[in-house]
Amino acid sequence: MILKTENLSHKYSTSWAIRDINIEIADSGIIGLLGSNGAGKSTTMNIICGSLNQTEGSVYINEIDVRKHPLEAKKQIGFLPQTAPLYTDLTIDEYLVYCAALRLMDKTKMKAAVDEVKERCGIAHFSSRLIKNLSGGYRQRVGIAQAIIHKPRLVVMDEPTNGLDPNQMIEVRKLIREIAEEHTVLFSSHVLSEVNLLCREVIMIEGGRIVFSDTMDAFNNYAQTSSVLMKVDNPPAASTLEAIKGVIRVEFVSDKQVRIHFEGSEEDVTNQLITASVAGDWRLREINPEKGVLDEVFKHLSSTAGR
Ligand SMILES: Nc1ncnc2c1ncn2[C@@H]1O[C@H](COP(=O)(O)OP(=O)(O)OP(=O)(O)O)[C@@H](O)[C@H]1O
Repeated sequence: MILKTENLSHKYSTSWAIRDINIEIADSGIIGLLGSNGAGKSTTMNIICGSLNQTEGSVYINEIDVRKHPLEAKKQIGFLPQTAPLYTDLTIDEYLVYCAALRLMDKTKMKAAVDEVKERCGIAHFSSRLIKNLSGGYRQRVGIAQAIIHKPRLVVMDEPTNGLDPNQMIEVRKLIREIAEEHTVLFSSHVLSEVNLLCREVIMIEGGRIVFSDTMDAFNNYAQTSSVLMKVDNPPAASTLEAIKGVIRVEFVSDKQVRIHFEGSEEDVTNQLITASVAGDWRLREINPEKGVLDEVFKHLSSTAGR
């Protein structure tokens, strides 16, 4: 397990920014942390990377507790925070040597590590340029370079494409894909289409809580359909429910609770379910449309997609 968080919660002064965040990342690839502004992405990432001490819960990087053994854990983490920690009066070379030293890298290995990372991030031709004279896209590349200089297993990037122009975004996304060939990447975004483009798995956070965590395919399926949650004392077979017009998928939440995903009008489906319940003696207790937080968030994210 590369990353595991257990009931991670954080309170700034009096209010909780995140509650009970449980994340497990077992293997490589790009995992997206998706959520609107203020959802709790930065707080979660800062805690995972040991930049912020959580109020409650634990973070393990490769089984190492970040709070208890920060030095050991941080060797396996590279972090690009929302604002890249750049020293703009240094040249790229000076800055990366400084970062390598911060990472307690062996002096004899520093030059090779700096050269390698410059090559990977496409910044070698600007080695002696001052960081303040670089464009936003190139600054972000330098930020990514410092995050991978010590070859961590997990690279965490907080909104890495935010504020870049469309061409720079494309370039930085390409770089993230390349980096994911060798490192596991956890990156955050408030743009659904970007997560869709880059990630195999998505963790969606809203109001400080995880509201969805699965593959991107599952997310797309879920987001496209509506659902009702039905409580019945004498549930019918799934096939009976699937035969109802508009019903796409049936999910037994417990032996007496069933979630029904449908297309089309909610009223039509609900009416058909009520009629069928009476005819089939399902003993219907409740039927509730699930205009849940996910639907709302999805609408919000869809409307900001591509921004
Ligand atoms: N230093 C702080 N002091 C008090 N409240 C904070 C602080 N940092 C964040 N918050 C609050 O915690 C909540 C989560 O913020 P966080 O920055 O983690 O969200 P985010 O998803 O990264 O959003 P954004 O994309 O806007 O940065 C928000 O309500 C925010 O206002």
